[in-house]
Amino acid sequence: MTSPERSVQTQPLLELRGVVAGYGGGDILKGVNFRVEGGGITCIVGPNGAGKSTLLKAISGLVKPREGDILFEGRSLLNSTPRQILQAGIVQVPQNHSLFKKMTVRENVEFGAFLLKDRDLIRRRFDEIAEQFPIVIERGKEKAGSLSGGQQRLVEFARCLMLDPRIVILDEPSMGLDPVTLKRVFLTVHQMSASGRTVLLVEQNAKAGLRLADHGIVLENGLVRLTGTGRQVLEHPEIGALYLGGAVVGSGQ
Ligand SMILES: Nc1ncnc2c1ncn2[C@@H]1O[C@H](COP(=O)(O)OP(=O)(O)OP(=O)(O)O)[C@@H](O)[C@H]1O
Repeated sequence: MTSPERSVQTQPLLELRGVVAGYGGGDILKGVNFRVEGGGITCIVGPNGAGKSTLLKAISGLVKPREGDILFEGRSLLNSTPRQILQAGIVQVPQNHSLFKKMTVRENVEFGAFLLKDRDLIRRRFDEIAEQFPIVIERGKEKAGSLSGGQQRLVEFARCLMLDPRIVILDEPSMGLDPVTLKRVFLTVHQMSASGRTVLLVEQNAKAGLRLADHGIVLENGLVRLTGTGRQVLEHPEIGALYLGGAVVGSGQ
């Protein structure tokens, strides 16, 4: 288990230093520090209202920190617009389903490349992504709104890959999914990570998220309470009692 202050020699892919941010009615993030090393899956858990979604919005440039800094490959993002942050390789899939329901699945995925102009590149990317996400072809001509919640999630993942992101940020990817669909969606998150993407996700389903993750971060009342491997956080007695409905040590589920 590491404290948030512990220094690591390598340059992280993403680093938050003392980030203070909110919406005008007071600070929600009260000095958040953590690092995301390149590769692997990092899962942020914490109670409702802890500031998890606000944290992701700050990384994507949708909420501007009042204090502190957010560094991507050592460079500050504070003066970057959300568009520039996307261009830098940080792409977020929001919490609520975000596909254009009346557009086809294919059109939705192609829309993910909206920052690109090179038609050949867009076509190549689409073909590569369709190999990983067969649904993009199988249901390509259907309206996105006709897909189930889990299928829409997969299409959202496919869409976000059109910009070939360095970091994929997922805000509660399990939301609204039944256990079987959740397994499939999480397997896809694992595959995205195995293919070299760095994944940062927030999960309300803390057990499932931490089991999936290489690294865990507990956010509480706008501050990082602890960090560690996913397993360390999952097995931490206080965290088990507070967020996971009791101790989970030895749980084979
Ligand atoms: N657009 C907004 N304007 C004002 N306050 C907001 C806004 N979005 C969120 N908040 C407030 O910020 C606090 C933290 O919300 P946030 O969504 O970041 O928490 P969370 O940890 O993601 O919680 P949850 O798991 O419930 O989504 C809450 O008190 C919420 O009401």
